[in-house]
Amino acid sequence: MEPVIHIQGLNHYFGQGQLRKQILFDLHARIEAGEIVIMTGPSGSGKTTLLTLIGALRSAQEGSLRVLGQELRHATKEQLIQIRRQTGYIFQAHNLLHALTARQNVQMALDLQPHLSQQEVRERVDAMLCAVGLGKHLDYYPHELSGGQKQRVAIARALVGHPKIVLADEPTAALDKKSGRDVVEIMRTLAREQGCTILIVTHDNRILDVADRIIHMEDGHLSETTLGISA
Ligand SMILES: Nc1ncnc2c1ncn2[C@@H]1O[C@H](COP(=O)(O)OP(=O)(O)OP(=O)(O)O)[C@@H](O)[C@H]1O
Repeated sequence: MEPVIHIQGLNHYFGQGQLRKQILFDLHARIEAGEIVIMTGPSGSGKTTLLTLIGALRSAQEGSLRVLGQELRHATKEQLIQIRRQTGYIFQAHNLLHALTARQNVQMALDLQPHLSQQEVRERVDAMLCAVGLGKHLDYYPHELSGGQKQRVAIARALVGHPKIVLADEPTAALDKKSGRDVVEIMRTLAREQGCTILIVTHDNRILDVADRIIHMEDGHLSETTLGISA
């Protein structure tokens, strides 16, 4: 079976002409359906660049990057949008809209799914917010929520559309130990229930054990570490 994410000989460059600089070097990786993979590595090593390439948020330049069976190099705009529709993104800055309640922020993620009735949307949003422990905070605005609660809204928003892939960039960076732990446990539980594949970039050693596998980026080179602990 084809892996959900299949990277072969991927290179990436920033800048033009004399300023052109190679950031990613001959990357190879396979991530299978349902796997939870953590990517570690020093600041500036290229982790976010790779995450945004996989998420179809920037164009693959050289080599092969197949996501959900679609080659992203030379992919059309429509093909990239199809990949984005099947991907949930969770970033360090939770990017919630301040003028909207928790419920409305999560609901936005379903606006792209016209086949759902208003009633179904409401039920799915509320169930997802309950699943992340925010059943009593449905109508709270972001400024009324703690950092951990805001991050949980962001997780609910990323997962409510039942994405096939979740990409998370430092999801626990702004959180204390307990909230960080809670957030990754929720991601893991929901991912297991929905069967989705998760790739988390983190510097947070406290959450490494949620991973099935750990990969390491160093100066644009990717390696498998021996720290992999089965969850
Ligand atoms: N848009 C850009 N234009 C030029 N260079 C960039 C751009 N984005 C990132 N870079 C450079 O690419 C390299 C990799 O950056 P990237 O953000 O992928 O690293 P990272 O491993 O995610 O770092 P961090 O852990 O600090 O987030 C860095 O040297 C960075 O300065």
